Amino acid sequence: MTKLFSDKNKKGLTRDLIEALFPMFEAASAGAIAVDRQAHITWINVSYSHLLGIGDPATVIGKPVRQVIPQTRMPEVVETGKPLLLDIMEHNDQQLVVTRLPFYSEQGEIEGAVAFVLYDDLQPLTPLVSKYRRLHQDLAAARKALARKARGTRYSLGDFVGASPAALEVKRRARLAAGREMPVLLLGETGTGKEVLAQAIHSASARVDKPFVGVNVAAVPENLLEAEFFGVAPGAYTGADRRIREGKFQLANGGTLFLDEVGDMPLPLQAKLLRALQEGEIEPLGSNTVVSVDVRVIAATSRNLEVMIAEGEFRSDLYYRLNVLEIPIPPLRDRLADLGVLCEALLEDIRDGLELRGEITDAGVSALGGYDWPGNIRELRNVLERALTMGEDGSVLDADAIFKVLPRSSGNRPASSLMAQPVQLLSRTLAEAEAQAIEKALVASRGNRTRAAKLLGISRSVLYEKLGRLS
Ligand SMILES: Nc1ncnc2c1ncn2[C@@H]1O[C@H](COP(=O)(O)OP(=O)(O)OP(=O)(O)O)[C@@H](O)[C@H]1O
Repeated sequence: MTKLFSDKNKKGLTRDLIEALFPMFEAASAGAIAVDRQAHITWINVSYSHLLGIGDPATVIGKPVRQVIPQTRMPEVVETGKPLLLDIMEHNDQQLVVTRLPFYSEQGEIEGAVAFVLYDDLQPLTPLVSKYRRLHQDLAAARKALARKARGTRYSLGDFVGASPAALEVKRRARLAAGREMPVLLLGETGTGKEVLAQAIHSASARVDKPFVGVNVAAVPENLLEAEFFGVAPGAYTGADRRIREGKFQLANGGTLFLDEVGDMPLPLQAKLLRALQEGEIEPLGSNTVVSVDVRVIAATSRNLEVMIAEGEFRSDLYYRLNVLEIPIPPLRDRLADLGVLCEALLEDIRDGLELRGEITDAGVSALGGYDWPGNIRELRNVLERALTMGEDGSVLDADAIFKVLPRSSGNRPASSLMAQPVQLLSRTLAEAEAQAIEKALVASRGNRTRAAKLLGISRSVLYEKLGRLS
């Protein structure tokens, strides 16, 4: 075959040859069509016309083939001169297996192409077709994931799950924010989806092809924050480091900078951030020159900035600069109506990594509604994950399975005694104990992570590292 279609043998596929083979192909196929060099239809048989839902074949003669069969690749065949021997083409919800061949003049010039529908009933090919569909879906998903990874985001607005009026209002504001360039301030307790939303706004904005750079202010040691934000000029410290180290502002240039836990920013840095936002210029550490940056800022905090302003811990001018569009994200306890859809979405995600059915009964969802969720959706995910891995058959979560893993602080039925729980790896038990201790500290501090870290006797950055592993 390859030789027949090689450049040297172009003449082998002349109009004469095609014409000689044509009656046989036409009789064996479910439809046939021919186009000229410009991919305009020159001939179509009655069976193909029927298949396409065309009453009179004469009405399509002379029309560009794409106008009649939008998914066809015949223009590509006349353009490249290469046959497409086997292809599955979608047309009006039908899948047709087609073959397309170019044909040449005696002088070796492309004259046009013919196509035959080999099968219009894919029943006998079901295994092949479902494999093709799966591969097609996998490819589309992989492409989407790659595109998101390239721009630094994983989430779009569809990933912010919720249909309650409160969740819909959040999405409405997020869409508004995506359409404008203004700074946005996301307010919400830990685990309510501030990062999900920040990424979603970026993904839906005009900056989508530019970087999304996130920095968690609370997780960076105070003495490194300035360098982290504004970068370091060559040799700024000891002279040993001769390279420029770019800060988050430079990395986010043209795109979006997400300032998570902006309420944890020390006052001197607040002044520098304000200047950067006002002037659109930054000064890398140890440099005397300013660099222009074009960055859209989305800030987030779980703290009450107005109280912080009153106590002199946050600059009011920076607050007004950041808070042009405010999006309060309600805690999960205030939108329990979303528990069902959230469980479905989270279980689907968890299931991906495990060989489990991973479903929850209505009674299971009701059991979740009795808890006050200080760790919000992050905690909900952890509870579902724990319930699934601890469940007897590991697949369907009913009320009992939920009660077994809900933390005691909620005033629910107490979790079953340790003795009733199966023996598991020590590392897993320790990790669960750690997760519970963190949750408890977050409950006690009502989500204030600086206080939670103090209660746990660890630094804020260590707490963030652990929370990152939990999410
Ligand atoms: N509305 C939502 N729909 C689906 N998943 C969500 C939603 N909100 C949060 N999540 C999930 O919960 C986890 C925590 O979300 P995220 O990190 O965005 O919260 P956060 O408010 O930024 O938390 P923190 O303040 O602790 O950084 C993630 O796994 C995220 O996928």
